[in-house]
Amino acid sequence: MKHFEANFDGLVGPTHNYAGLSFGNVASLNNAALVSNPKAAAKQGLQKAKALADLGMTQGMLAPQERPDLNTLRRIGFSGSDAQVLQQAAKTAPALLNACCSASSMWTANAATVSPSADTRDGKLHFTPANLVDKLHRSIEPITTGRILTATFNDPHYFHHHNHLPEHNSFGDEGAANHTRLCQEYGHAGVELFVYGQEATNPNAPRPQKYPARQTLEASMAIARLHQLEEDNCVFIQQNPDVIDQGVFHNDVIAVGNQNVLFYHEQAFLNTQAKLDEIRRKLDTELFFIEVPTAKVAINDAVKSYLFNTQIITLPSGEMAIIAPTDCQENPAVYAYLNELLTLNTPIKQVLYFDVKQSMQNGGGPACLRLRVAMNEREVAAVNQHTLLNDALFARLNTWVDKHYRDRLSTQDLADPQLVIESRTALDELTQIMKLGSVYPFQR
Ligand SMILES: NCCC[C@H](NC(=O)CCC(=O)O)C(=O)O
Repeated sequence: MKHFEANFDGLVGPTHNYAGLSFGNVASLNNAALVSNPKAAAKQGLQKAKALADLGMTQGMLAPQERPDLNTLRRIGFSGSDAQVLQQAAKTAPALLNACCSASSMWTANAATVSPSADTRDGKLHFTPANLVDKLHRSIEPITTGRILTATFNDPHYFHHHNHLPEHNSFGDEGAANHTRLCQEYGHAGVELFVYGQEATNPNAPRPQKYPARQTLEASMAIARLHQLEEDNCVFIQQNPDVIDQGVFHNDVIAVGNQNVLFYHEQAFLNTQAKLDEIRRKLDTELFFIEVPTAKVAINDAVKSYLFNTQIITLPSGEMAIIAPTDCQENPAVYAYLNELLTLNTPIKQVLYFDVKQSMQNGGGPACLRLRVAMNEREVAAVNQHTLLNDALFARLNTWVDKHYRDRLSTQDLADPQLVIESRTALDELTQIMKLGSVYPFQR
């Protein structure tokens, strides 16, 4: 049977904006209050996804969330009509209104952790939505994320959906952004790497001093248990707390893996050599550990360019390609490194650059925009086919974006009651295009 790694990209929602909501994420803070372009953001994401589909990759799309999140605003005491709720929140608690308006579900690397059926004891594909408790604006995502994932991977014979972990800092979970899988072939059992920022229940363990560590070891271990993984197929690695303090808020800002390749920065992890040895012991295949030294790429350049927030994909030819943001071309040290990488004897043979600047300005690169789901052909056939990107869906979604999205949005605009109507009209139509059923609070 054939096996693939599919990418499910988050469709950017109609409220994409720059509110500076993510302490510890340098781009989000630096670009706070910039005027965004939701239409361009959605189209940049669609272009990138379509390019992968055109390369022969299996590519899906995940629907965005309902924002402004009026349910949450009402839950915290704002009342009256929708317009009154927005008006009161804008006047008395603008930061809370901003948190309820983010299009942050577009970064589907944080939607969930996924374990392919080749790794799990029951032979099903497992999904656990991330609770994202570290950030208020993201902590309101997991319930709807679970509904969207269930509507997308909608056959219980193949797909096992879990609830998100308990909503407490001890279980801070940011999904696949802190999870990589190494394997020989996608359909063979692999080693799942869980990278965590801190041990919540051990006060003596190392942790960052300045910025939050969003993922805990306790959360990663809970996911491994839920997903029925064997101990021999898991490696738990601590992220270097010093790089978290330099803006590396997720592991996918400093490392990325694909099949037998792990591409990472010299300073990415703690106890690097011991952990690489553990991977070698647990995965009996030729492995390429591509370590980028600080002397060639400083942490600051990695964070600015998102060199590691790239996708490494295996093309149908068997060669690997890197999908990078154009920001990597604009950074001389990073561009030089990527050109050099192609001359090294690794499976990576080409680099393709994409403009995803609307997302980058909020700290989300190509890898943040996608959730990886390794599947066999039967599982691909069991996916809701209306979520898989082909020429027809691409054309339809572009027309849909043109019809419903604004090309300018400031944080002041978030209190505009018209934005609620626009967003709901768009999403209602989208659930019909993608045959998702009633996944949004306003539809239930
Ligand atoms: N994987 C990339 C995630 C980026 C995301 N940024 C944000 O939510 C920024 C939103 C804002 O500032 O408006 C985050 O930090 O979780």
